[in-house]
Amino acid sequence: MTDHIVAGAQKHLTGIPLSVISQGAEALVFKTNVHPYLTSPSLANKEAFIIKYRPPKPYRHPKIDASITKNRTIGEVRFMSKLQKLGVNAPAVILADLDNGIIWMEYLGTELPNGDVSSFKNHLWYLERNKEPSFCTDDDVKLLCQEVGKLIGKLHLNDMIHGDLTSSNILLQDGQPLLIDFGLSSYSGMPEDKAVDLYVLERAIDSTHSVYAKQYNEWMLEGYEQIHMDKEYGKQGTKKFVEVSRKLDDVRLRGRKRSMLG
Ligand SMILES: Nc1ncnc2c1ncn2[C@@H]1O[C@H](COP(=O)(O)OP(=O)(O)OP(=O)(O)O)[C@@H](O)[C@H]1O
Repeated sequence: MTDHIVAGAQKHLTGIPLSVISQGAEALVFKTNVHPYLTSPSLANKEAFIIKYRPPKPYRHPKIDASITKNRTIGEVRFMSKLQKLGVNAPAVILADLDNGIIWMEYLGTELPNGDVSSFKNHLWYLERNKEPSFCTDDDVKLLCQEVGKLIGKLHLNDMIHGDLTSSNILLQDGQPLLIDFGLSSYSGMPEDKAVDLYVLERAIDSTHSVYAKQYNEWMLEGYEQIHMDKEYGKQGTKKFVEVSRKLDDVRLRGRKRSMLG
């Protein structure tokens, strides 16, 4: 199945070496060492690049499928370009082939000492499994969680919703968090949508880092609050934070009721 999809991608990317790094429901993600038009790009990583490819879905009508693929690719590229403009940490888009569902982007993140990708999840797992418990709750982790909260806060202060916030969709580069995977992103000023975004991450942290989840989540919310209180955002920032945190309480309550009902 994957071979057939890789061949489909390779048809549009003749001569470009592709190695699959992930296959999701929506897209295949490749790593390549080729930039589409520059020999020495001014990017943090000049040797590796990501190509995200949305293959045709054989179960959809071809015309509808082509239109969905194009619209989703445009949506993701626009979202990423806006983040770039706003200075919210995320990979830069290098090139997009909208009709063929291809986004060529900057490769970010590094390798952890155990060889895993430096996602927020892997980083915390690495500490949890290889270090003394005190490492997992020290000031470095606190600051990192707060930075993650600030990053999400910056996104929300610009009325941008990630839509799939997990600790795997946050990568670490030079100690700083950055966001990836904008396939489900949207724009909304509604506190409810922002609260749901936060709740999804909170639940992801609960399920992947159960021992320290409460602490990580508290620190992330602290960072989220701190950025809203920044004088750059004035009274609006404070107001927005209060609205989102009220909604987050409602969303948590709904979530608890739902899980009690099964
Ligand atoms: N710009 C990037 N730099 C480095 N690694 C990346 C980048 N983009 C994606 N990846 C890697 O590829 C994986 C999948 O990427 P992404 O989440 O965007 O694809 P997806 O198909 O939407 O995945 P899923 O369906 O699992 O959510 C990421 O978890 C990450 O490891």
